[in-house]
Amino acid sequence: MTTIHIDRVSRWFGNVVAVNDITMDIGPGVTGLLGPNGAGKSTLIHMMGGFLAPSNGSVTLEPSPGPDGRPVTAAPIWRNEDSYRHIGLVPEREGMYDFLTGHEFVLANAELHGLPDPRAAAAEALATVEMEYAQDRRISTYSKGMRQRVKMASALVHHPSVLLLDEPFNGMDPRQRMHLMELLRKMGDEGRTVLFSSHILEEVEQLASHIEVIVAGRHAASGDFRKIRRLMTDRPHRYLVRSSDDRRLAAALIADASTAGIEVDQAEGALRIQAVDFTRFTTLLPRLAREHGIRLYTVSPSDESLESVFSYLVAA
Ligand SMILES: Nc1ncnc2c1ncn2[C@@H]1O[C@H](COP(=O)(O)OP(=O)(O)OP(=O)(O)O)[C@@H](O)[C@H]1O
Repeated sequence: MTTIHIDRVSRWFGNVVAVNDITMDIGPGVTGLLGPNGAGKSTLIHMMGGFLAPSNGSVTLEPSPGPDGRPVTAAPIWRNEDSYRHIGLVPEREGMYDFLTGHEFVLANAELHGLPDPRAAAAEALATVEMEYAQDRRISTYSKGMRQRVKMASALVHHPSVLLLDEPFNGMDPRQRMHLMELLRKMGDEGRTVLFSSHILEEVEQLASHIEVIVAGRHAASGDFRKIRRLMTDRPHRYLVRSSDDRRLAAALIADASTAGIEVDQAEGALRIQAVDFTRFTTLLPRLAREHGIRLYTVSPSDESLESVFSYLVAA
């Protein structure tokens, strides 16, 4: 059982602050690192994997207590050869040694780790990701999903207790996605520390027992998917509504506490409504329209972009 401690970590590249003062612990089980594009997920994962040094703060790895039960002190990951034995990293980038076969690629990593029987380890890892059938083909002939699985085999070859995956489901077909989900779930159940990044809430919900949200380099929220969902649905929602009598509808809506503000948009010929109680508002609107004999022509959310949902979480 291994835990990664991220303590007040920042990383900047010139003027760009990619990760800004983040503190979190990643323990055993499956954790989802959720955030929009450019949030700093890759940068954080590279620091956890020992590929990148933090500009500030520390990233340390705390392995489980030894057989004698004595706690082991957490050690920094950066430039600590010992920590690499515990970590497997599946990067997002596609650049691989395309002229190698899948088998050669995984074997090379087994040899780099100095494993006693690299061939057996490579064969086992390739079997885990169901890639034996194509292991002797060059990587240049692989599909995106196959490349992903070979990267995964290479990261698993030394049986790490921590597995870090950067956007692992990108480019996978539904079957490959299901297979990878099963595999990661199994590893989490075995007590390994599995962290994967994604910008898709549904993907994270399906798999992660714990979610960490980062936005614009900052830690925005953490909890199980129910908590993250609640935070997202409880935020103020904006709607664009067109009806047969906008002004009368506006007057009826504003009398209810679930409506925080209404603007009559003359140019659009519509109402712009800000609702604070999402559940109540969505039942109130059709009821009021019915009671007042008003017909609803359009009801559409106007701020459902992922960016706006995430920005709300940061501001909260
Ligand atoms: N090597 C680098 N040099 C300069 N800027 C960088 C570098 N790496 C990352 N950045 C910047 O840091 C910010 C965070 O990038 P990062 O790739 O970590 O985000 P991300 O959440 O993984 O996004 P994506 O899903 O799009 O990869 C971005 O503004 C990015 O342009």
